[in-house]
Amino acid sequence: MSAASPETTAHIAFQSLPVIDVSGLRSGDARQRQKSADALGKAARDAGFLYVTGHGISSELIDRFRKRVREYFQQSHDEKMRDYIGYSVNHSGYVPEGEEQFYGAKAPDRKEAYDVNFDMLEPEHARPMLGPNQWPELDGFKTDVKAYYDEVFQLGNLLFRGFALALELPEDSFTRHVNRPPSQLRLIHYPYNPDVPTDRPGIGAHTDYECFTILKPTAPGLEVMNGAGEWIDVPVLEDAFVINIGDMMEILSNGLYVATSHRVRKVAEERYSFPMFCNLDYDVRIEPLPQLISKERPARYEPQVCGEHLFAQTAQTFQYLKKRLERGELELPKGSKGLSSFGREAGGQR
Ligand SMILES: O=C(O)CCC(=O)C(=O)O
Ligand SMILES: [Fe+2]
Repeated sequence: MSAASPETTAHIAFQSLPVIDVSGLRSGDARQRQKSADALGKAARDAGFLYVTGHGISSELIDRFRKRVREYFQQSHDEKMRDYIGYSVNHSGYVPEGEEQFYGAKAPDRKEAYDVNFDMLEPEHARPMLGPNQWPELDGFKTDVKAYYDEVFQLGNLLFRGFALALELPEDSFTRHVNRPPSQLRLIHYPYNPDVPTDRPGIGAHTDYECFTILKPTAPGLEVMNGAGEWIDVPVLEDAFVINIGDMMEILSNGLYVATSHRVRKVAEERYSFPMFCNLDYDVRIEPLPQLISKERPARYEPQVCGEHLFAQTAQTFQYLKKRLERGELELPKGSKGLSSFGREAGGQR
């Protein structure tokens, strides 16, 4: 994640997020798909943050998934640490409070997480953050969490096609690069303890690194910065997902879509939130798409290798990866950026 400065945003001074029904993106009629895509594209340009309805994911599947996640976090610290993220080969597993060190933050955020990555079982395609997932031995967890991952992954592909149409590109411009992407689902638990006097936020202000995020929160707390630099509440809409543009889509779109800064304020009740960070394949060069470069609008961003950038940023924020770097067991990709240097000021959560 990186922290966007308000002056970089081209967003309007929205007071609530647009709600977009994306069911038209599934239509067999190309005009219907284009109409839905145009609405999606307008919301992405105006706000960079929106709700989507008509997504086609059943509430039963979401409820089963939420129940498993709750069961998981109700375990003791020692039980959860059996699947510590530091034991995994693909950056999956339990992330205890304090594991992530955020760039410029005074104190760690109040949260614990379980990270689930793309479950990549073919050794010949292994990369630093791509490999088989670590799963806890908790009845039904793998089945129900994987089912949710797979459904949201497909929704991601639908939205990738929508964004392509909205940008007047061939419909598969993004999805042809979505084969084994380092797309991560985070199960985040923000505990609530009224007896702990703390002003620590849930998550400090940042933008997400990836192309876009599909988020399902269970309670209020999320705030988004509008084009006037004001923090706007994102209430929970039961049958919707929250979508936000990330850094890589900003680069690919040559700044037509801008990553929106957001944060989670100190929670007033126990809260869970499930961001799925949708990405392109590890080796893809992320740079402004040639169709979106012109004399009037020259390329505004330097190329990045998708997975390498993600890995380099993650390796500089997680304790266990920092130790592997120190011990020489891992190396940052050549030319990696520091946490503070990606386009905007400051960064680094997750
Ligand atoms: O908890 C939330 O609602 C947002 C989480 C988030 O912004 C993130 O993990 O990047
Ligand atoms: Fe985020």
